[in-house]
Amino acid sequence: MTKKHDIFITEVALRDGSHAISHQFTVEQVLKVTKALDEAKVPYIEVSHGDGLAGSSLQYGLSLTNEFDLIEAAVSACEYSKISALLLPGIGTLQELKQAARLGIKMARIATHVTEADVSAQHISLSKELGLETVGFLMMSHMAPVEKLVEQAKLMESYGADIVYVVDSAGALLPFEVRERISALRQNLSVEIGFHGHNNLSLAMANTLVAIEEGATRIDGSIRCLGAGAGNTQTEVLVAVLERLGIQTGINVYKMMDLAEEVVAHILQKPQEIDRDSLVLGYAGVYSSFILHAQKAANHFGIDSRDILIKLGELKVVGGQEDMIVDIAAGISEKKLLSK
Ligand SMILES: C[C@H](O)CC(=O)C(=O)O
Ligand SMILES: [Mn+2]
Repeated sequence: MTKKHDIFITEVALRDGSHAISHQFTVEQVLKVTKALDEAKVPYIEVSHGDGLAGSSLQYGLSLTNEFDLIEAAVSACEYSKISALLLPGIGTLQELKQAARLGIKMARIATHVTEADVSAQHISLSKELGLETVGFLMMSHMAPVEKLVEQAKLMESYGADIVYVVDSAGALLPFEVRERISALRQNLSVEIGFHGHNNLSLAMANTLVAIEEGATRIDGSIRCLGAGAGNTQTEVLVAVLERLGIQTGINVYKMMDLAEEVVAHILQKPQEIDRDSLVLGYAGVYSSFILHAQKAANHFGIDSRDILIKLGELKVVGGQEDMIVDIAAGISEKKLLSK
């Protein structure tokens, strides 16, 4: 690990963490957390529904609070930090992107499944026209071979993305797989590379450090692991580890520890740990945000949520196919009844 990297961290708890609390953030929570993150000098803070702008729906989960109110509150609380919003083309549209820009976001992250970068062209180019720093966010990166990932990342770069992220949505990548992916992107792209991990296999920190070693300069974390599944790379821990490594993030680690302990811990519905369901996400390569949907369906049909998650992994179900979760649960339940 060399000291030459200057890492820019994006705190994603107020977006990825939305999945973990069924999209129930309040304006008061967002104000309190963004103000403290701003004081800790976190460069970027992402705020939106867990599934990005316009995610609030029966398919993905209804938000308690309109995300534009949350974005507006976050922007008003920040003097230093820049607010980012996530958008998945097809869920969010150009209209929501314009609305978020009007409210003062400074970065837009356009997310697609790892093999579907071509659907991001319009959104990336509008984001650039709006003067936003623009990220291409390749989700479920474990599902594509390295060559495919490079091809898709190059598409995002060609549309104008300033940064392209390897997104380990399932927390399924092993450190050597992160190494080969980041290294291949570094060799083939001119733009900055980012990494977004999930901790389902307890590898988020290790994978993040490998990504940094290979040249990633944009890193996501969620404070107190407030993210989907077992959460993301834990931001306050990452800041401390990077400080020990002599890598500057500009973030005040004490302030992050206080925020994690005194505020974010109380937002969590239960402490973030790797339980059997989140472990299965990483083990079977399943989209982390499916976990609560699968648990709900398991309760409804009286079956084991792990069976649903394993099946989702076998069928290679991807983000956007949340309705499949109930179908799969109904199928498992029917089979169970017939076998009695
Ligand atoms: C919409 C997803 O939650 C985006 C993300 O954070 C991931 O794929 O991981
Ligand atoms: Mn995520």
